[in-house]
Amino acid sequence: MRKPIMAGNWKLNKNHLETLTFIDEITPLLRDVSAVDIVICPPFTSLNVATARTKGTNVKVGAQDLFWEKSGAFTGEISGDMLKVLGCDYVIIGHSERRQYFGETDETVNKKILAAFTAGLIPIVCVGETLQEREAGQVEQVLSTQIREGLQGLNAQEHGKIVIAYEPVWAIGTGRTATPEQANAAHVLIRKLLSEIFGAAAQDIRIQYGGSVKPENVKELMAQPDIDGALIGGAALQAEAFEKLVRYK
Ligand SMILES: O=C(CO)COP(=O)(O)O
Repeated sequence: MRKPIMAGNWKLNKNHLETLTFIDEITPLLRDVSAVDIVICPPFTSLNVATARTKGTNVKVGAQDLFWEKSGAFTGEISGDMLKVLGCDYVIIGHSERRQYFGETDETVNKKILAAFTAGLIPIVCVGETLQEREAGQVEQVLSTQIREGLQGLNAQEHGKIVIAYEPVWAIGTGRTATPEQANAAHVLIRKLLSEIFGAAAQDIRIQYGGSVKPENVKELMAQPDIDGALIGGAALQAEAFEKLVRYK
C-alpha cells in the first residue's frame, strides 16, 4: 500500500554539465518503471537543468535543503518557492551532515518542513542516531526527540505526504550498513512515533532507509515490511548502479 520511493542524495557532487549527462543516461534506463517513485537530489546549481531535462519523465527532482523564509536579507539562502518554481517536487531536510556541520537543529528542521509544505514541496526528513548514541542505548530516545520536536505541529490532513529517512549516522558513507533487522526495528519505532502525530495515517507514511545502500544489499533491506525505500548517497551517483537500486527486486 506504500509506494516505494528511491532517492539519490548527490550531496556535493556533479556540476550542471555532469548532471545533464547523468539524466541522459538514467531516463531511458528507467522509462518503464512505474511501481517506484524515483527522485534525484542534485546540488542547487544543477536544479535548473535537472528539472528541465527530466520534465515529462518519471524521474523527479529534489533539493538538498531550503531556508524557511520566503525572501529577504538572508545571504546565501534559497526559499521553497524558488525550488518549486524551478520544478522541484521534493526537498531533503535535516540530513545528518547538515546537523553535524551546519548547525541544523530539530527546531530549524521543523521550520523548514512547514516552509516546504507551504511551498508545495514534499519534505524528505532525515533522522538517525550516532554510533556513540547507539552504543549508549539511546536510539529510542534520540529518534523520539528528533521526530517529536522536528515534526511538531504537523497533522495528517496538511502534512501526510511527508517522507522520513532513517539514516543511522554510523552507516553513512562508511560501508557499514545497518542489518535489515536493525533498520526495520528503527522504522517500526519511527512509525509508532509518527502515529502519535498523524494517527492512523502514519501507516501511509513512507520511511526510507539510508546509509551505505548499494545494489548488493538493497534487496534484503527492501524486503523488510517497514522499509519503504532508500535514500542513497555514493551508489546513486552512477546511472548503472542507480538503475539497479530502483529495480531492487
Ligand atoms: O547520507 C546518505 C544519503 O542521504 C547515505 O550516504 P551513502 O549511501 O553514501 O552512505
